[in-house]
Amino acid sequence: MANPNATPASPLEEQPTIGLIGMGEMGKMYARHLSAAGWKKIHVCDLPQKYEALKHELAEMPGIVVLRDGHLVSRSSDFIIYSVEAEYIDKVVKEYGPSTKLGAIVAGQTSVKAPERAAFESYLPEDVHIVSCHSLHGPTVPPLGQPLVLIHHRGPDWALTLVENILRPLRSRFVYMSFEEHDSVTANTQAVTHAAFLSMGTAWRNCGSYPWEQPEGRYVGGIETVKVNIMHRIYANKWHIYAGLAILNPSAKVQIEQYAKSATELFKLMLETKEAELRGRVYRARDTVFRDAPRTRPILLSENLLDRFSLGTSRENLHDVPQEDHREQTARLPPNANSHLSLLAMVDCWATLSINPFADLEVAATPIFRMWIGVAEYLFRSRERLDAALDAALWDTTHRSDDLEFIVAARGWSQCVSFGNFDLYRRRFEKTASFFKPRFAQAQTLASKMITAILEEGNSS
Ligand SMILES: NC(=O)C1=CN([C@@H]2O[C@H](COP(=O)(O)OP(=O)(O)OC[C@H]3O[C@@H](n4cnc5c(N)ncnc54)[C@H](OP(=O)(O)O)[C@@H]3O)[C@@H](O)[C@H]2O)C=CC1
Ligand SMILES: O=C(O)C(=O)Cc1ccc(O)cc1
Repeated sequence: MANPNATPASPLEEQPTIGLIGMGEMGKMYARHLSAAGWKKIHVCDLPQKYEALKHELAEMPGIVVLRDGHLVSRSSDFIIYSVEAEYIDKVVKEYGPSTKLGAIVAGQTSVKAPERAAFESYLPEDVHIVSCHSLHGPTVPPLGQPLVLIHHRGPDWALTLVENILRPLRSRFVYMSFEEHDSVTANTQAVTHAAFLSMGTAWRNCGSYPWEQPEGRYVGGIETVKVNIMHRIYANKWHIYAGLAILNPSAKVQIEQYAKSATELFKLMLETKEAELRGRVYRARDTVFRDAPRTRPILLSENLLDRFSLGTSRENLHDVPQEDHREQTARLPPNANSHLSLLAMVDCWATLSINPFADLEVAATPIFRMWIGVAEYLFRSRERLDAALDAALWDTTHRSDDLEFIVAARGWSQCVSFGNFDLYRRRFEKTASFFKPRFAQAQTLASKMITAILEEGNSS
């Protein structure tokens, strides 16, 4: 464990007082880890109406002092982290920022930094330093080894050193970048990835059934397991996290729009059975994204590993009766064939926008993004698997209605983000989430185990 008193070069002679404004999932996660690390003065608050309940809830946590509001936390703390909804960061910093202690350091945990930066620059006094942060994982993932972005925006070097020392007990991997770099990377890694999973969920909901539970059975093992489990994990979370990082990040709209466009264009080629055009486009995208990618050990080692985490039972896929003129092509389809349109579109989108997902993976990947590249890699690095997906896309009508729903969903999410409408986003999100709610508990457990297994296998390489 790091020595919490090791704060060299900082002007503080005793332990710094750490302030946490916003005691939701992330605020509490930080409180738990910083308290366990031995920090003795942690001042926290949520909204004033939650004061009594929070005091009761955290009574046993060593070092924690619950205060009534952000003014009291700001006035008394040397390092303050705002962990509130991105949508409210302006309002909250406007209210409490002017109370910040002279010479203190301020950070935000928000997943999108453009509004956070604007709020800090507008409302924090000049004599306050800004060293922001962002843990690139959810509150249930252990922070050990996960990327933790640090943004040294304003203030002396000792301010960054102090923040590093305070946060070192999380044992995350510090990644240094500017506010702008942060938003560009997270648009690539998070926003468009979430758009893909949100679209899958909406599509399945609009099909009106859980695909892995239908009596006639679709295959839901292998990489389909990742899609289903991660989709559940996202919809079991709070909508505002995804809405904020998509709607408020200026780079995110472009990626999400291109994703929907890629999916639509590929789907049209499928419908028109324009085989040469579809194959050419997908192979070109594969070459652009994967040709120069590092040939390290693949993220997903085997589909068999994934089958252990499946919500459904693997079954032989039932193809539609082949259409007369496509009898020959459908005959060569393997069992469990799937067009994997969501993945074809992802790689097409990366290629079109010249995004190198492996560069982002190196710097600042979230567990979900790592998994998403893992499935894309699994499909695209095998000619056999990619051709099977393309054959299914062109000749197998079994999945076509699902693919149609997927297109409608992807365009809907893209439009919602481009309109910047939080309320519409919430309604879309909650409508889909309510459909999957009965399966959340089981799926969450499976998803956590799956993520742990995949990350551990990756680390053991
Ligand atoms: N959850 C995740 O996976 C991650 C989230 N983040 C980011 O961290 C931030 C917090 O997320 P998370 O903890 O999950 O969200 P939560 O909704 O769980 O927590 C936010 C908390 O801040 C409270 N709050 C709102 N306004 C104030 C205020 N004026 N004073 C004090 N507290 C206030 C909220 O109250 P109320 O609910 O009543 O509004 C809520 O309790 C977000 O910006 C998110 O994008 C970053 C990394 C991962
Ligand atoms: O891994 C993901 O993309 C998640 O969904 C969890 C998450 C959500 C918000 C963040 O700012 C960081 C991580």
